Amino acid sequence: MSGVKTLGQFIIEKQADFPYAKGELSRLLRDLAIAAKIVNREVNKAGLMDIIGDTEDINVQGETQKKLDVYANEQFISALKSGGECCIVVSEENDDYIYIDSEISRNAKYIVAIDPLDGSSNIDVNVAVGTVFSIYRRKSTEGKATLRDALQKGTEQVAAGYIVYGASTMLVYTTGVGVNGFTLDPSIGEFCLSHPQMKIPKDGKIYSINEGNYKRFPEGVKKYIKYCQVEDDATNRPYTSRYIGSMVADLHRNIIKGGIFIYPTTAGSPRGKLRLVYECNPIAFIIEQAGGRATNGFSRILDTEVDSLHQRSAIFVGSENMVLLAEKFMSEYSEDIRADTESRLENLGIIGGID
Ligand SMILES: O=P(O)(O)OC[C@H]1O[C@](O)(COP(=O)(O)O)[C@@H](O)[C@@H]1O
Ligand SMILES: [Mg+2]
Ligand SMILES: [Mg+2]
Repeated sequence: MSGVKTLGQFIIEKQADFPYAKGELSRLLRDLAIAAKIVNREVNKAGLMDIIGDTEDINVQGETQKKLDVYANEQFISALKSGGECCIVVSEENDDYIYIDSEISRNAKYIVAIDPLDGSSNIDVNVAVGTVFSIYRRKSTEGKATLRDALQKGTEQVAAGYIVYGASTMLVYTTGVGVNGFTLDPSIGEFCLSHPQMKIPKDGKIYSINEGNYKRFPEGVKKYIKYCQVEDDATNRPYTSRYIGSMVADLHRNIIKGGIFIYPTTAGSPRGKLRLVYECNPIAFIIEQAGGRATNGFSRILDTEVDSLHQRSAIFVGSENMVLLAEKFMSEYSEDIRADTESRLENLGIIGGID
């Protein structure tokens, strides 16, 4: 096992890159890793535990909460509360933000936004699921941290990461200086550096989208899918379609192999399905740090104004050249869609908020 570098060792080592660091972010990342190990333990034996299936509760997204959604949410929130480095938690599973009003936390510097269990529809069928997290520094300097502190643009993130609970469990994160991946070694209970300086290939031949929604996709997306399916050796087509249905797992594959993941707007969801604050922004930060691209089909995800905790966004993310081409199709074919979407939102009196 010589030469193994654990996540803890790596974080401390990298802390030296930030001369003014006092270790708060390092400890916060440690707390997230601890919760990930606890969730991993339950995911691994889910079939044997009363952790499969639905609860009776519906979350703010209108989705039935899975037992593992709730369990993972509790584990991450309690690890953040006891760690003391975070004053606000925004979670997919909680309607409102959680202000941690404890002695050790109320003056903490950081805000954490989290999707505690990503890929919920795959929990009961033993397919890879994940966790996504995003970390911001609070902006307000006096009194209690506020909603404003939680509604920062993706460009303000100081760190972001995901955990994929798959054949092996990996934690992948960035603090804005590249992306590194760690594999959990259950025999020592440590995340160990296995994928240093991850880089997504500029090009790939995997496209990842739920084609079951084809009829409801914007014209630009339909055209791009057709482009991917054309027989043409010179351009390495047809591409391969891969869709796990857990965003984290689909993205992890694409970071390693190259590819594009698209969850666009659809006729029924004019703002898309995935959530900006704890899904799209952290993933966009990681992908950009790995040399890829992340947009909503028109503009950079990280520049998107954030005006509500559970705001949704379309996402086109992955290998730079593939996303650029998809955007080209979107701009060529989507003027009418955009005009239609915006006028329908105006009619519904919904500009900016969640739909
Ligand atoms: O079933 P669909 O509509 O293709 O949606 C799948 C997408 O929804 C998600 O499951 C949404 O995330 P949650 O499971 O965290 O709600 C993504 O992981 C996945 O990419
Ligand atoms: Mg999710
Ligand atoms: Mg989730």
